[in-house]
Amino acid sequence: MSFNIESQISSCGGKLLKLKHDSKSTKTSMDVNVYLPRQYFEEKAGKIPAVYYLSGLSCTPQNASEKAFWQPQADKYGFAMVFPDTSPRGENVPDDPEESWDFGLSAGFYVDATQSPYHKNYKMYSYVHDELPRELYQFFQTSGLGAGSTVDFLDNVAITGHSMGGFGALSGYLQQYSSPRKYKSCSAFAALVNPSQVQWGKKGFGGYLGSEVAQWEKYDPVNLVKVVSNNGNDTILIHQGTSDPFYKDQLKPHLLIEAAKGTSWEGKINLNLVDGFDHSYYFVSSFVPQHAEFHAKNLGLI
Ligand SMILES: N[C@@H](CCC(=O)N[C@@H](CS)C(=O)NCC(=O)O)C(=O)O
Repeated sequence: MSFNIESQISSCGGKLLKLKHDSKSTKTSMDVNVYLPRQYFEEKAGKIPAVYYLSGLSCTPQNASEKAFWQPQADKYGFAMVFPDTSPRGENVPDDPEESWDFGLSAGFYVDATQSPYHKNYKMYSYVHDELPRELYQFFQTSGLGAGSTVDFLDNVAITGHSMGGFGALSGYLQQYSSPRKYKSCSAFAALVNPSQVQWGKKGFGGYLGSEVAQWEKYDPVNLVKVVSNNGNDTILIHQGTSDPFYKDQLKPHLLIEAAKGTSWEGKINLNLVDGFDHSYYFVSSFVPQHAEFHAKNLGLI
């Protein structure tokens, strides 16, 4: 399976590639954007790490590519960015029967659905954490782009995300924390930390995973911090705007801090409440530089 390069856009010192490919996991054509930093086009830049950014409800790969301002940071430190889509799409892909924006299309919740009719296409966990990185790695081995550098899409990688994507990042990072460990670091913006307990998550998990609580818990970060041991000095970086309309009802980042108490994650989750910031990309882009520096350190770039 390979990628079609739909467009290559010069952005900052590198290039944003808009790619399309057929996914085995979702059985659909998937869009994904990849930013290759300036280092990729310089000779002998070696192996460039990658940061995966998972977007929130209602988003496509375009939102963050256009409004998060990751590109200057990727150029500063020398990492690639991957912006996957938020759900499968296409004529035969089932949507929310009510066509609301918090379930179905643009709202795949980064889980592998088990419930009909969603189980055929909504396999976003396998897609994002397994299929996509493998496919990108293979494609860029022989793409002929760049000046001899390679991107390490598989091993030297970090993950971040916004809102539903913040949940997806925390959940994937913690589920893949050991044997073998996948991500070197994780951060999140306005993350949905306890989907099992809030309306967005109950609707998403119920629709994709059914009513069995154990199926929800294996994805829920509040449960995962209790069962996954922090085996070193790893920290998780989170920013949350206090003027975010979803902060108190859906996101509730304090629940993650409380859940971590008495576990190996206590004191390791660096939650920053930032006054006056809302849920938008004005908020995300304001703190991308801090998240970029955090990941650059963990990826061995500084
Ligand atoms: N007003 C938003 C409500 C949903 C929302 O705020 N979505 C967040 C993620 S949870 C977002 O990033 N929206 C897209 C954007 O701001 O570009 C919309 O309908 O797009």
